[in-house]
Amino acid sequence: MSEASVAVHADAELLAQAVAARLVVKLLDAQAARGQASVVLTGGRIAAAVYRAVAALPARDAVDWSRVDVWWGDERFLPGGDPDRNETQARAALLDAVPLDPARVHPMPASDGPAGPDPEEAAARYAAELAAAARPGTAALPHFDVLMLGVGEDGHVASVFPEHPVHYESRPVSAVRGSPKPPPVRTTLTLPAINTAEEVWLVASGADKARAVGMSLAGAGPVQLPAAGVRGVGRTLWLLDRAAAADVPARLRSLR
Ligand SMILES: O=C(O)[C@H](O)[C@@H](O)[C@H](O)[C@H](O)COP(=O)(O)O
Repeated sequence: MSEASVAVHADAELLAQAVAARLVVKLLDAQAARGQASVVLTGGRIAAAVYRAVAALPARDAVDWSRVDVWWGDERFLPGGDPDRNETQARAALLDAVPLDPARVHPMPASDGPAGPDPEEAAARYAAELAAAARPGTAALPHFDVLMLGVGEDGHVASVFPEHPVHYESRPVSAVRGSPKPPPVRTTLTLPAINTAEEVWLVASGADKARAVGMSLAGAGPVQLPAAGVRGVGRTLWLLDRAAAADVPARLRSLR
């Protein structure tokens, strides 16, 4: 597992632009190496700003979007097309603007979808979809080149919240009930599943994230602060604006 590294940008706008540029390069590099690329998306305001910035980058056309697999790290368990679904937000900000292969776009099930209104069934279906994309004879998950996460003020990532029973779920995808952030019912990759990604990028902006970011990087426990339990296989990268980086331990502030 990788040590965390930190990159700090002046403000939220520059952060979004820089993450967008990194993402385009990451997808290009993965396609050069493997012939395809896979990305795991997240929800939230800074993620939406990153997606809009990718859509606005001329270099996005260098990516062969028909060979990009798109997965989600978590989803709000709401009807298809609901504006609060992470899927709806990602489609509006980026996915509708690039020539993806619809068969390679893998949203988590909606509450009115074929999995029905049961989030446990939705989680099981998503786990099966992931397993179907895994390389034969390997783990239950496909290769993820890059997995992006927002970070909550309470240190949650995806829909893994502090002290929530989801921490004790051994399957890769879990239903979440009683989320402290609305809506209360969600589906999420668990931390062990998140940590199979080659690179994990934690993206956070704003002073209200400083405490959670600082404590995560200072070695807090993952049950209390889920972001502290995130480690990419090859790289764990915290991408922050200055306000979110205010409490980052000095020894980690090498990249700016
Ligand atoms: O489903 C969700 O609610 C999001 O996936 C959530 O985990 C988000 O990423 C963080 O709360 C950060 O969101 P902001 O960037 O809006 O602060």
